Amino acid sequence: MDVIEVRGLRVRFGERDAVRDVSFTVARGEVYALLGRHGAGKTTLLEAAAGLRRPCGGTVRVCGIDPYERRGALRAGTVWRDGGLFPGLTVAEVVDAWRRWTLDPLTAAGALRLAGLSGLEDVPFERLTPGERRLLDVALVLLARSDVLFLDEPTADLGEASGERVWGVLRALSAQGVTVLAATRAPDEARRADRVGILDDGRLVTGGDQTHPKAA
Ligand SMILES: Nc1ncnc2c1ncn2[C@@H]1O[C@H](COP(=O)(O)OP(=O)(O)OP(=O)(O)O)[C@@H](O)[C@H]1O
Repeated sequence: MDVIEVRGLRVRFGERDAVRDVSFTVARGEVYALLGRHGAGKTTLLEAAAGLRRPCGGTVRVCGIDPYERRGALRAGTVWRDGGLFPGLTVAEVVDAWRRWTLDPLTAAGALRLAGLSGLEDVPFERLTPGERRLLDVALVLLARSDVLFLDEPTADLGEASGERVWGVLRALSAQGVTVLAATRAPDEARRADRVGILDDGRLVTGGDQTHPKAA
């Protein structure tokens, strides 16, 4: 089953189309990477797919729902390159605070386990590595039982070991049925995905509508 369906998507800023006639689908549990250079339109496309930006043409469906019109009906979460900053709080305090305003949250231990952060509950946010901070953002998204993740450059600014760790978590989540759409500028990072769509000047030049392995 396709969880993310993007058809003929266009997003415009003023006179300029940042995303032009983009179509692709992502199956349940699949990891799809949007690869493109600076300014290719990756973030804009992610924002539209996550329902944070209204398209000027085409359609987006996530689990059959228009994410812009009915964002609250979806269990989908976004992780941005500039993630949360939680100075003065431990990992457990950040997660507990987040749980308080999340409807029907996972347990703190469950979200931390899924994000690969078990055992770090008492560590102050300032002492986390950059990779652990990224994973804490993932844990906060997972608290809401999200099974669709949108990530913008998940390993940007991370060292190789931290990048490995983040992708280990993403692959483990995918194996449990979580669908992942990740934007990246790095071909090496894109290769970790099940499928890659190459975005150039707003157009998907490869990786658009086609049969994908998990749907076959
Ligand atoms: N809010 C905005 N207003 C006007 N133009 C914008 C806005 N956001 C993005 N753009 C333009 O849209 C195009 C695509 O930008 P976008 O940020 O989506 O690219 P990107 O592939 O994510 O780039 P990067 O790798 O640098 O993050 C660029 O030309 C950018 O300047």
